[in-house]
Amino acid sequence: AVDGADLIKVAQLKARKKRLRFQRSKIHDWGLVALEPIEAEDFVIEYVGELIRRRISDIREHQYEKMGIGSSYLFRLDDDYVVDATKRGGIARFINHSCEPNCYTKIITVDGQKKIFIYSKRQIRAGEEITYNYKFPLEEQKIPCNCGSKRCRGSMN
Ligand SMILES: Nc1ncnc2c1ncn2[C@@H]1O[C@H](CN(CC[C@H](N)C(=O)O)CC2CN(Cc3cccs3)C2)[C@@H](O)[C@H]1O
Repeated sequence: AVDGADLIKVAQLKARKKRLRFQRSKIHDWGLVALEPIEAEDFVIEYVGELIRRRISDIREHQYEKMGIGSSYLFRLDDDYVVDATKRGGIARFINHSCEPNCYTKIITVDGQKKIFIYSKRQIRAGEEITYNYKFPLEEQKIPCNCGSKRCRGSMN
């Protein structure tokens, strides 16, 4: 359970919002870039969107594909829930995948509500693109990865 102290901590985390901007990315279309240096293990941003059940998200994923939105802004929380940032979401939805990311995601339950927080793994320089590992499940149909890192796996799934 989360007590008052944790809530204050979350509030403090939020208060220290990082200056970030979405702009054209070398990895894919739009990405999220740090406008200021970020220390290691620092809170960067929350992946905000609509909390929906897995079944609804599967239906929406097909709809988005049909509408040509391409891959969707769906972030899988666990087996039952997904956060959909397509219609109502924060700029974290622009974060691209990297095989050697500078951030990682943590799922934290606050007030019984699961939230997706993104933390830095290492010091991030101003101007660097924010990335995390999408941890897509392995699939037959490969999506080529364009992260450009030395140990890139070549595909995202
Ligand atoms: N390392 C990588 N290598 C290659 N492709 C990547 C990488 N990392 C993210 N990707 C693409 O990005 C999507 C994840 N996207 C992150 C932001 C994206 N860059 C954007 O501009 O919206 C969100 C989805 C929602 N879709 C809307 C679209 C916009 C333009 C074409 S489809 C993109 C993924 O599903 C991929 O297709």
